[in-house]
Amino acid sequence: MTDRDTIAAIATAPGAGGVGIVRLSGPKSRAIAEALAARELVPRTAHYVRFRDEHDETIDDGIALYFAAPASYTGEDVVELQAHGSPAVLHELVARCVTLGARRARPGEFSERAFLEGRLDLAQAEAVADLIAAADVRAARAARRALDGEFSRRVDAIADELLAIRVHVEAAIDFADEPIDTLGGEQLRVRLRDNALALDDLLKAAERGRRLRDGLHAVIVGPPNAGKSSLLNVLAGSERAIVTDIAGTTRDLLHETIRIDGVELTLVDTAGLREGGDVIEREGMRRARGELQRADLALVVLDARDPEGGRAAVIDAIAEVPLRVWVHNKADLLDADTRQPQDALNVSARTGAGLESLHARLRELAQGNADAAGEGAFTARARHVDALAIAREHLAQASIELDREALDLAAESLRLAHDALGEITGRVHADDLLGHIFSSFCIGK
Ligand SMILES: Nc1nc2c(c(=O)[nH]1)N(C=O)[C@@H](CNc1ccc(C(=O)N[C@@H](CCC(=O)O)C(=O)O)cc1)CN2
Ligand SMILES: Nc1nc2c(ncn2[C@@H]2O[C@H](COP(=O)(O)OP(=O)(O)OP(=O)(O)O)[C@@H](O)[C@H]2O)c(=O)[nH]1
Ligand SMILES: [Mg+2]
Repeated sequence: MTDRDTIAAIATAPGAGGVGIVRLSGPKSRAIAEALAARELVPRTAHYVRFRDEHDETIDDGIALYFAAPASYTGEDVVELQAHGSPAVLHELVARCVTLGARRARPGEFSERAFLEGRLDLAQAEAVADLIAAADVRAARAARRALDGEFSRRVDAIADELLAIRVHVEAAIDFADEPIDTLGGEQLRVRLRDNALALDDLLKAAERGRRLRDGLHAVIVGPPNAGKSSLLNVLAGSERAIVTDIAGTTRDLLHETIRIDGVELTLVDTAGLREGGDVIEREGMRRARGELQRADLALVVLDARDPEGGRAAVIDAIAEVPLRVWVHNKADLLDADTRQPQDALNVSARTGAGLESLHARLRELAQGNADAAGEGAFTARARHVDALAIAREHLAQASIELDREALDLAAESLRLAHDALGEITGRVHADDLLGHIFSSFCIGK
Protein backbone atom coordinates (compact mmCIF):
# COMPACT_ATOMS: atom_id res chain seq x y z
CA MET A 1 0.00 0.00 0.00
CA THR A 2 2.38 2.66 -1.19
CA ASP A 3 -0.34 5.16 -2.10
CA ARG A 4 -0.93 6.10 1.53
CA ASP A 5 0.12 9.46 2.88
CA THR A 6 2.53 9.98 5.75
CA ILE A 7 1.18 10.64 9.24
CA ALA A 8 2.80 12.23 12.28
CA ALA A 9 1.80 12.52 15.93
CA ILE A 10 3.15 12.74 19.44
CA ALA A 11 3.19 9.13 20.65
CA THR A 12 3.89 9.78 24.31
CA ALA A 13 1.33 10.93 26.88
CA PRO A 14 0.38 14.62 26.96
CA GLY A 15 2.33 16.76 29.41
CA ALA A 16 5.95 17.11 30.37
CA GLY A 17 8.12 14.00 30.70
CA GLY A 18 11.72 12.89 30.59
CA VAL A 19 11.54 11.84 26.97
CA GLY A 20 8.83 12.46 24.39
CA ILE A 21 8.40 10.72 21.06
CA VAL A 22 7.06 11.97 17.75
CA ARG A 23 6.24 9.12 15.44
CA LEU A 24 5.96 9.13 11.65
CA SER A 25 4.50 6.40 9.46
CA GLY A 26 4.22 6.25 5.70
CA PRO A 27 6.36 6.52 2.57
CA LYS A 28 7.80 9.99 3.30
CA SER A 29 8.78 9.22 6.91
CA ARG A 30 12.40 8.64 6.17
CA ALA A 31 12.85 11.70 3.92
CA ILE A 32 11.11 13.96 6.45
CA ALA A 33 13.25 12.67 9.32
CA GLU A 34 16.43 12.93 7.29
CA ALA A 35 15.59 16.56 6.51
CA LEU A 36 14.93 17.24 10.21
CA ALA A 37 18.07 15.47 11.41
CA ALA A 38 20.22 16.67 8.50
CA ARG A 39 21.70 13.22 7.97
CA GLU A 40 21.02 9.87 6.43
CA LEU A 41 19.28 7.30 8.65
CA VAL A 42 20.29 3.65 8.71
CA PRO A 43 17.40 1.27 9.58
CA ARG A 44 17.20 0.08 13.18
CA THR A 45 20.11 2.24 14.32
CA ALA A 46 19.84 4.78 17.10
CA HIS A 47 21.24 7.99 15.68
CA TYR A 48 22.05 10.78 18.12
CA VAL A 49 21.11 13.93 16.20
CA ARG A 50 19.98 17.54 16.37
CA PHE A 51 16.46 18.19 15.09
CA ARG A 52 16.57 21.43 13.12
CA ASP A 53 14.03 24.06 12.08
CA GLU A 54 13.84 25.71 8.64
CA HIS A 55 16.62 28.19 9.64
CA ASP A 56 18.87 25.31 10.65
CA GLU A 57 18.46 26.24 14.29
CA THR A 58 18.25 23.46 16.83
CA ILE A 59 14.76 22.56 18.04
CA ASP A 60 16.21 19.88 20.32
CA ASP A 61 18.76 17.11 20.38
CA GLY A 62 17.59 13.51 20.55
CA ILE A 63 17.49 10.06 19.00
CA ALA A 64 16.18 9.29 15.53
CA LEU A 65 15.16 5.70 14.92
CA TYR A 66 14.15 4.43 11.49
CA PHE A 67 12.24 1.18 10.91
CA ALA A 68 12.10 0.28 7.22
CA ALA A 69 8.88 -1.27 5.88
CA PRO A 70 7.63 -3.87 6.46
CA ALA A 71 9.53 -4.52 9.73
CA SER A 72 7.83 -1.84 11.81
CA TYR A 73 4.83 -1.43 14.09
CA THR A 74 2.57 -0.30 11.22
CA GLY A 75 4.26 -2.31 8.49
CA GLU A 76 5.08 0.96 6.71
CA ASP A 77 8.27 3.01 6.95
CA VAL A 78 8.28 4.36 10.50
CA VAL A 79 10.56 6.91 12.15
CA GLU A 80 10.65 7.86 15.81
CA LEU A 81 12.00 11.23 16.86
CA GLN A 82 12.86 10.84 20.52
CA ALA A 83 13.31 14.28 22.05
CA HIS A 84 13.04 15.81 25.50
CA GLY A 85 9.52 15.40 26.81
CA SER A 86 8.60 19.04 26.44
CA PRO A 87 5.14 19.67 24.92
CA ALA A 88 6.51 22.81 23.22
CA VAL A 89 9.37 20.90 21.58
CA LEU A 90 7.15 17.99 20.56
CA HIS A 91 4.54 20.25 19.02
CA GLU A 92 7.20 22.07 17.06
CA LEU A 93 8.58 18.76 15.79
CA VAL A 94 5.13 17.71 14.58
CA ALA A 95 4.61 21.11 12.92
CA ARG A 96 7.97 20.69 11.18
CA CYS A 97 6.97 17.21 9.95
CA VAL A 98 3.76 18.71 8.56
CA THR A 99 5.72 21.43 6.72
CA LEU A 100 7.93 18.70 5.26
CA GLY A 101 4.91 16.77 3.90
CA ALA A 102 3.30 14.77 6.70
CA ARG A 103 -0.29 15.02 7.91
CA ARG A 104 -1.39 15.00 11.56
CA ALA A 105 -2.58 11.50 12.48
CA ARG A 106 -6.12 10.84 13.62
CA PRO A 107 -6.67 8.97 16.90
CA GLY A 108 -5.73 5.31 16.49
CA GLU A 109 -4.40 5.80 12.99
CA PHE A 110 -1.05 4.06 13.57
CA SER A 111 -2.81 0.98 14.91
CA GLU A 112 -5.37 1.22 12.11
CA ARG A 113 -2.52 1.07 9.62
CA ALA A 114 -1.03 -1.89 11.48
CA PHE A 115 -4.43 -3.56 11.05
CA LEU A 116 -4.76 -2.61 7.37
CA GLU A 117 -1.22 -3.91 6.74
CA GLY A 118 -2.19 -7.21 8.39
CA ARG A 119 0.24 -6.80 11.31
CA LEU A 120 -2.60 -7.05 13.84
CA ASP A 121 -6.15 -8.29 13.50
CA LEU A 122 -9.01 -6.14 14.78
CA ALA A 123 -9.34 -7.85 18.17
CA GLN A 124 -5.59 -7.44 18.67
CA ALA A 125 -5.73 -3.76 17.72
CA GLU A 126 -8.54 -3.29 20.24
CA ALA A 127 -6.38 -5.08 22.79
CA VAL A 128 -3.69 -2.42 22.27
CA ALA A 129 -6.18 0.25 23.37
CA ASP A 130 -7.38 -1.96 26.23
CA LEU A 131 -3.80 -2.51 27.39
CA ILE A 132 -3.15 1.23 27.44
CA ALA A 133 -6.39 1.83 29.37
CA ALA A 134 -6.04 -1.17 31.73
CA ALA A 135 -7.03 -0.20 35.26
CA ASP A 136 -4.96 -2.80 37.06
CA VAL A 137 -2.25 -5.41 36.55
CA ARG A 138 -4.71 -8.21 35.97
CA ALA A 139 -6.55 -6.30 33.24
CA ALA A 140 -3.20 -5.38 31.67
CA ARG A 141 -2.13 -9.04 31.61
CA ALA A 142 -5.41 -10.10 30.08
CA ALA A 143 -5.20 -7.38 27.42
CA ARG A 144 -1.64 -8.53 26.72
CA ARG A 145 -2.91 -12.06 26.04
CA ALA A 146 -5.55 -10.73 23.65
CA LEU A 147 -2.83 -8.66 21.96
CA ASP A 148 -0.77 -11.84 21.58
CA GLY A 149 -3.71 -13.35 19.71
CA GLU A 150 -5.00 -15.85 22.27
CA PHE A 151 -8.58 -14.72 21.72
CA SER A 152 -8.25 -14.34 17.95
CA ARG A 153 -6.75 -17.82 17.55
CA ARG A 154 -9.76 -19.41 19.24
CA VAL A 155 -12.15 -17.37 17.10
CA ASP A 156 -10.25 -18.30 13.93
CA ALA A 157 -10.11 -21.99 14.83
CA ILE A 158 -13.89 -22.18 15.10
CA ALA A 159 -14.38 -20.02 12.00
CA ASP A 160 -12.13 -22.38 10.00
CA GLU A 161 -14.13 -25.37 11.20
CA LEU A 162 -17.43 -23.74 10.24
CA LEU A 163 -16.07 -23.06 6.78
CA ALA A 164 -15.00 -26.69 6.40
CA ILE A 165 -18.41 -27.94 7.58
CA ARG A 166 -20.12 -25.60 5.15
CA VAL A 167 -18.02 -26.92 2.27
CA HIS A 168 -19.26 -30.41 3.14
CA VAL A 169 -22.86 -29.27 3.31
CA GLU A 170 -22.57 -27.46 -0.01
CA ALA A 171 -21.07 -30.56 -1.55
CA ALA A 172 -23.97 -32.62 -0.25
CA ILE A 173 -26.42 -30.21 -1.90
CA ASP A 174 -25.03 -31.33 -5.25
CA PHE A 175 -26.05 -34.90 -4.41
CA ALA A 176 -29.57 -33.91 -3.48
CA ASP A 177 -30.95 -37.34 -4.41
CA GLU A 178 -29.00 -39.16 -1.75
CA PRO A 179 -29.89 -39.07 1.96
CA ILE A 180 -27.33 -37.00 3.81
CA ASP A 181 -26.37 -39.89 6.09
CA THR A 182 -24.79 -41.72 3.18
CA LEU A 183 -22.72 -38.57 2.66
CA GLY A 184 -21.26 -38.47 6.15
CA GLY A 185 -24.19 -36.57 7.67
CA GLU A 186 -23.73 -38.07 11.13
CA GLN A 187 -20.07 -37.01 11.27
CA LEU A 188 -21.11 -33.53 10.17
CA ARG A 189 -23.63 -33.32 12.96
CA VAL A 190 -21.04 -34.40 15.53
CA ARG A 191 -18.57 -31.90 14.20
CA LEU A 192 -21.17 -29.15 14.33
CA ARG A 193 -22.04 -30.04 17.92
CA ASP A 194 -18.37 -30.01 18.97
CA ASN A 195 -17.95 -26.56 17.52
CA ALA A 196 -21.12 -25.31 19.17
CA LEU A 197 -19.65 -26.47 22.49
CA ALA A 198 -16.34 -24.78 21.74
CA LEU A 199 -18.26 -21.62 20.90
CA ASP A 200 -20.14 -21.86 24.22
CA ASP A 201 -16.83 -22.03 26.08
CA LEU A 202 -15.41 -19.13 24.11
CA LEU A 203 -18.54 -17.07 24.76
CA LYS A 204 -18.20 -17.65 28.51
CA ALA A 205 -14.52 -16.74 28.40
CA ALA A 206 -15.31 -13.59 26.41
CA GLU A 207 -18.00 -12.60 28.92
CA ARG A 208 -15.44 -12.93 31.71
CA GLY A 209 -12.99 -10.96 29.58
CA ARG A 210 -15.57 -8.24 29.07
CA ARG A 211 -16.08 -7.96 32.83
CA LEU A 212 -12.35 -7.94 33.37
CA ARG A 213 -11.99 -5.05 30.95
CA ASP A 214 -14.93 -3.05 32.21
CA GLY A 215 -14.77 -4.00 35.88
CA LEU A 216 -17.74 -5.14 37.92
CA HIS A 217 -20.95 -3.44 36.84
CA ALA A 218 -22.93 -2.71 40.00
CA VAL A 219 -26.42 -1.19 39.80
CA ILE A 220 -27.96 0.50 42.83
CA VAL A 221 -31.68 -0.25 43.03
CA GLY A 222 -34.48 0.12 45.54
CA PRO A 223 -37.67 1.99 46.28
CA PRO A 224 -37.74 5.80 46.02
CA ASN A 225 -36.21 7.78 48.86
CA ALA A 226 -34.31 4.82 50.37
CA GLY A 227 -31.04 6.72 49.98
CA LYS A 228 -29.62 5.18 46.79
CA SER A 229 -28.17 8.45 45.52
CA SER A 230 -26.84 9.27 48.97
CA LEU A 231 -25.07 5.92 49.03
CA LEU A 232 -23.59 6.47 45.57
CA ASN A 233 -22.25 9.80 46.77
CA VAL A 234 -20.56 8.40 49.86
CA LEU A 235 -19.09 5.46 47.93
CA ALA A 236 -17.83 7.79 45.19
CA GLY A 237 -16.54 10.25 47.76
CA SER A 238 -18.20 13.23 46.04
CA GLU A 239 -21.64 14.76 45.67
CA ARG A 240 -22.27 13.34 42.21
CA ALA A 241 -26.00 12.67 42.46
CA ILE A 242 -28.79 15.01 43.47
CA VAL A 243 -30.26 14.06 46.84
CA THR A 244 -33.57 15.44 48.15
CA ASP A 245 -36.26 14.19 50.47
CA ILE A 246 -38.69 14.06 47.54
CA ALA A 247 -39.42 10.49 46.44
CA GLY A 248 -38.65 10.21 42.73
CA THR A 249 -35.68 12.59 42.63
CA THR A 250 -33.44 10.46 40.40
CA ARG A 251 -34.65 9.76 36.89
CA ASP A 252 -31.61 9.35 34.65
CA LEU A 253 -28.92 6.74 35.08
CA LEU A 254 -25.75 8.06 36.66
CA HIS A 255 -22.50 6.13 36.15
CA GLU A 256 -19.55 6.51 38.47
CA THR A 257 -16.32 4.50 38.43
CA ILE A 258 -14.77 3.80 41.80
CA ARG A 259 -11.70 1.81 42.78
CA ILE A 260 -11.46 -0.40 45.80
CA ASP A 261 -7.88 -1.54 46.44
CA GLY A 262 -6.97 -1.12 42.78
CA VAL A 263 -9.98 -3.09 41.55
CA GLU A 264 -12.35 -1.09 39.38
CA LEU A 265 -16.09 -1.04 39.91
CA THR A 266 -18.78 0.84 37.98
CA LEU A 267 -21.66 2.06 40.15
CA VAL A 268 -24.91 3.09 38.52
CA ASP A 269 -27.52 5.11 40.38
CA THR A 270 -31.10 4.54 39.19
CA ALA A 271 -34.62 5.84 39.68
CA GLY A 272 -36.48 4.35 42.65
CA LEU A 273 -38.81 1.51 41.66
CA ARG A 274 -42.49 1.72 42.61
CA GLU A 275 -45.96 1.47 41.11
CA GLY A 276 -47.19 4.54 39.25
CA GLY A 277 -45.20 7.76 38.96
CA ASP A 278 -45.37 10.43 36.26
CA VAL A 279 -44.15 10.00 32.68
CA ILE A 280 -40.59 11.03 33.51
CA GLU A 281 -40.35 8.80 36.55
CA ARG A 282 -41.73 5.83 34.61
CA GLU A 283 -39.10 6.37 31.91
CA GLY A 284 -36.50 6.46 34.69
CA MET A 285 -37.76 3.13 36.01
CA ARG A 286 -37.66 1.65 32.51
CA ARG A 287 -34.01 2.68 32.22
CA ALA A 288 -33.28 1.25 35.65
CA ARG A 289 -34.71 -2.13 34.60
CA GLY A 290 -32.75 -2.01 31.34
CA GLU A 291 -29.54 -1.34 33.23
CA LEU A 292 -30.21 -4.32 35.49
CA GLN A 293 -30.11 -6.58 32.41
CA ARG A 294 -26.40 -5.83 32.06
CA ALA A 295 -25.63 -5.81 35.76
CA ASP A 296 -23.17 -8.16 37.42
CA LEU A 297 -24.28 -6.99 40.83
CA ALA A 298 -27.45 -5.44 42.28
CA LEU A 299 -26.86 -3.25 45.29
CA VAL A 300 -30.36 -3.24 46.75
CA VAL A 301 -31.03 -0.30 49.06
CA LEU A 302 -34.05 -0.47 51.38
CA ASP A 303 -35.16 1.82 54.18
CA ALA A 304 -34.00 0.18 57.42
CA ARG A 305 -37.19 1.27 59.17
CA ASP A 306 -39.38 -0.58 56.68
CA PRO A 307 -37.31 -2.99 54.57
CA GLU A 308 -40.32 -5.16 53.74
CA GLY A 309 -42.18 -2.17 52.32
CA GLY A 310 -39.83 -1.66 49.35
CA ARG A 311 -38.78 -5.25 48.77
CA ALA A 312 -41.69 -6.28 46.56
CA ALA A 313 -41.02 -3.52 44.03
CA VAL A 314 -37.45 -4.69 43.33
CA ILE A 315 -37.58 -8.44 43.63
CA ASP A 316 -38.70 -9.07 40.03
CA ALA A 317 -36.33 -6.49 38.62
CA ILE A 318 -33.23 -8.19 40.08
CA ALA A 319 -34.27 -11.76 39.28
CA GLU A 320 -31.63 -12.18 36.56
CA VAL A 321 -28.75 -10.39 38.27
CA PRO A 322 -26.05 -12.88 39.31
CA LEU A 323 -24.86 -11.13 42.49
CA ARG A 324 -26.86 -9.18 45.06
CA VAL A 325 -25.98 -7.17 48.13
CA TRP A 326 -28.86 -6.11 50.38
CA VAL A 327 -28.42 -2.88 52.27
CA HIS A 328 -30.74 -1.37 54.88
CA ASN A 329 -29.99 2.34 54.85
CA LYS A 330 -30.84 5.07 57.37
CA ALA A 331 -29.76 2.82 60.24
CA ASP A 332 -29.19 6.02 62.21
CA LEU A 333 -32.97 6.36 62.48
CA LEU A 334 -33.40 2.93 64.10
CA ASP A 335 -33.81 2.41 67.83
CA ALA A 336 -30.51 1.41 69.37
CA ASP A 337 -31.86 -2.00 70.41
CA THR A 338 -33.11 -3.01 66.91
CA ARG A 339 -31.69 -6.37 65.85
CA GLN A 340 -29.21 -6.61 62.97
CA PRO A 341 -30.85 -8.16 59.89
CA GLN A 342 -29.66 -11.65 58.93
CA ASP A 343 -29.01 -11.23 55.23
CA ALA A 344 -28.51 -7.49 54.88
CA LEU A 345 -26.03 -4.84 55.96
CA ASN A 346 -27.28 -2.01 58.16
CA VAL A 347 -25.68 1.23 57.00
CA SER A 348 -26.19 4.95 57.22
CA ALA A 349 -25.21 7.10 54.28
CA ARG A 350 -25.68 10.04 56.64
CA THR A 351 -23.39 9.03 59.54
CA GLY A 352 -21.16 6.57 57.69
CA ALA A 353 -22.07 3.73 60.05
CA GLY A 354 -21.67 0.28 58.48
CA LEU A 355 -19.96 1.61 55.35
CA GLU A 356 -16.76 -0.21 56.22
CA SER A 357 -18.57 -3.57 56.03
CA LEU A 358 -20.20 -2.55 52.75
CA HIS A 359 -16.81 -1.60 51.33
CA ALA A 360 -15.35 -4.92 52.43
CA ARG A 361 -18.22 -6.82 50.81
CA LEU A 362 -17.89 -4.91 47.52
CA ARG A 363 -14.14 -5.40 47.53
CA GLU A 364 -14.61 -9.13 48.02
CA LEU A 365 -17.06 -9.34 45.11
CA ALA A 366 -15.01 -7.16 42.77
CA GLN A 367 -11.93 -9.22 43.59
CA GLY A 368 -13.90 -12.43 43.00
CA ASN A 369 -15.01 -11.07 39.65
CA ALA A 370 -11.43 -10.36 38.65
CA ASP A 371 -10.26 -13.74 39.99
CA ALA A 372 -12.99 -15.60 38.11
CA ALA A 373 -11.22 -14.42 34.99
CA GLY A 374 -8.48 -16.84 36.05
CA GLU A 375 -5.36 -18.08 34.34
CA GLY A 376 -5.04 -17.52 30.63
CA ALA A 377 -7.85 -14.99 30.62
CA PHE A 378 -7.97 -12.39 27.88
CA THR A 379 -9.89 -9.12 27.68
CA ALA A 380 -12.87 -8.83 25.38
CA ARG A 381 -15.40 -6.18 24.52
CA ALA A 382 -19.19 -6.13 24.48
CA ARG A 383 -18.94 -6.12 20.66
CA HIS A 384 -17.08 -9.43 20.75
CA VAL A 385 -19.53 -11.02 23.16
CA ASP A 386 -22.44 -9.94 20.96
CA ALA A 387 -20.81 -11.35 17.82
CA LEU A 388 -20.13 -14.69 19.53
CA ALA A 389 -23.74 -14.86 20.74
CA ILE A 390 -24.99 -14.19 17.20
CA ALA A 391 -22.67 -16.86 15.79
CA ARG A 392 -23.96 -19.27 18.42
CA GLU A 393 -27.57 -18.65 17.38
CA HIS A 394 -26.82 -19.24 13.71
CA LEU A 395 -25.04 -22.44 14.65
CA ALA A 396 -28.03 -23.70 16.62
CA GLN A 397 -30.16 -22.88 13.59
CA ALA A 398 -27.75 -24.72 11.26
CA SER A 399 -27.97 -27.77 13.46
CA ILE A 400 -31.80 -27.85 13.29
CA GLU A 401 -31.68 -27.36 9.52
CA LEU A 402 -29.16 -30.14 9.11
CA ASP A 403 -31.43 -32.49 11.07
CA ARG A 404 -34.25 -31.58 8.72
CA GLU A 405 -31.92 -32.09 5.75
CA ALA A 406 -32.61 -28.51 4.69
CA LEU A 407 -29.09 -28.24 3.34
CA ASP A 408 -29.39 -24.88 1.57
CA LEU A 409 -30.62 -23.27 4.76
CA ALA A 410 -27.95 -24.99 6.86
CA ALA A 411 -25.23 -23.72 4.51
CA GLU A 412 -26.59 -20.19 4.79
CA SER A 413 -26.73 -20.36 8.60
CA LEU A 414 -23.14 -21.58 8.67
CA ARG A 415 -22.13 -18.70 6.46
CA LEU A 416 -23.82 -16.20 8.79
CA ALA A 417 -22.14 -17.77 11.84
CA HIS A 418 -18.79 -17.59 10.05
CA ASP A 419 -19.33 -13.92 9.17
CA ALA A 420 -20.23 -13.04 12.76
CA LEU A 421 -16.92 -14.54 13.91
CA GLY A 422 -15.10 -12.71 11.12
CA GLU A 423 -16.35 -9.39 12.46
CA ILE A 424 -14.46 -9.98 15.71
CA THR A 425 -11.10 -10.27 14.01
CA GLY A 426 -12.02 -7.83 11.25
CA ARG A 427 -11.68 -10.36 8.45
CA VAL A 428 -15.26 -9.38 7.65
CA HIS A 429 -15.86 -5.71 8.28
CA ALA A 430 -17.91 -2.64 7.55
CA ASP A 431 -15.86 0.54 7.15
CA ASP A 432 -17.90 2.44 9.72
CA LEU A 433 -17.07 -0.27 12.26
CA LEU A 434 -13.36 0.46 11.78
CA GLY A 435 -13.89 4.21 12.09
CA HIS A 436 -15.89 3.65 15.24
CA ILE A 437 -13.24 1.44 16.86
CA PHE A 438 -10.11 3.40 16.01
CA SER A 439 -11.55 6.82 16.80
CA SER A 440 -11.75 5.80 20.46
CA PHE A 441 -7.96 5.34 20.61
CA CYS A 442 -5.58 8.06 21.73
CA ILE A 443 -3.74 10.13 19.16
CA GLY A 444 -0.30 8.73 18.38
CA LYS A 445 -1.38 5.09 18.91
N1 LIG B 1 9.95 3.15 21.12
C1 LIG B 1 8.86 2.40 20.99
N2 LIG B 1 8.50 1.57 21.99
C2 LIG B 1 7.36 0.82 21.85
C3 LIG B 1 6.58 0.89 20.69
C4 LIG B 1 6.99 1.78 19.65
O1 LIG B 1 6.33 1.92 18.60
N3 LIG B 1 8.14 2.51 19.84
N4 LIG B 1 5.42 0.10 20.60
C5 LIG B 1 4.35 0.42 19.78
O2 LIG B 1 3.25 -0.06 19.95
C6 LIG B 1 5.25 -1.04 21.50
C7 LIG B 1 6.02 -2.22 20.96
N5 LIG B 1 5.43 -2.68 19.74
C8 LIG B 1 6.11 -2.83 18.57
C9 LIG B 1 5.69 -3.81 17.71
C10 LIG B 1 6.39 -4.07 16.59
C11 LIG B 1 7.53 -3.35 16.27
C12 LIG B 1 8.36 -3.70 15.08
O3 LIG B 1 9.24 -2.97 14.68
N6 LIG B 1 8.15 -4.87 14.49
C13 LIG B 1 8.88 -5.37 13.37
C14 LIG B 1 10.24 -5.89 13.80
C15 LIG B 1 10.18 -7.10 14.65
C16 LIG B 1 11.52 -7.59 15.15
O4 LIG B 1 12.55 -6.92 15.00
O5 LIG B 1 11.53 -8.70 15.71
C17 LIG B 1 8.10 -6.48 12.71
O6 LIG B 1 7.19 -6.98 13.36
O7 LIG B 1 8.40 -6.79 11.59
C18 LIG B 1 7.93 -2.34 17.11
C19 LIG B 1 7.23 -2.08 18.28
C20 LIG B 1 5.73 -0.67 22.87
N7 LIG B 1 7.01 0.00 22.86
N1 LIG C 1 -31.37 9.90 58.34
C1 LIG C 1 -30.89 9.51 57.16
N2 LIG C 1 -31.34 10.07 56.03
C2 LIG C 1 -30.82 9.66 54.86
C3 LIG C 1 -29.84 8.67 54.79
N3 LIG C 1 -29.53 8.47 53.48
C4 LIG C 1 -30.30 9.32 52.78
N4 LIG C 1 -31.08 10.04 53.59
C5 LIG C 1 -32.08 11.05 53.22
O1 LIG C 1 -33.13 10.41 52.51
C6 LIG C 1 -33.63 11.26 51.48
C7 LIG C 1 -33.59 10.54 50.15
O2 LIG C 1 -32.26 10.31 49.79
P1 LIG C 1 -31.83 10.01 48.31
O3 LIG C 1 -30.40 9.61 48.33
O4 LIG C 1 -32.21 11.10 47.40
O5 LIG C 1 -32.74 8.73 48.02
P2 LIG C 1 -32.92 7.93 46.64
O6 LIG C 1 -33.09 6.50 46.99
O7 LIG C 1 -31.84 8.26 45.69
O8 LIG C 1 -34.31 8.49 46.14
P3 LIG C 1 -34.90 8.57 44.62
O9 LIG C 1 -33.85 9.14 43.76
O10 LIG C 1 -36.07 9.45 44.76
O11 LIG C 1 -35.28 7.18 44.24
C8 LIG C 1 -32.78 12.51 51.52
O12 LIG C 1 -33.44 13.49 52.26
C9 LIG C 1 -31.51 12.07 52.24
O13 LIG C 1 -30.87 13.12 52.92
C10 LIG C 1 -29.37 8.09 56.01
O14 LIG C 1 -28.52 7.21 56.05
N5 LIG C 1 -29.94 8.55 57.15
MG1 LIG D 1 -31.87 9.12 43.87
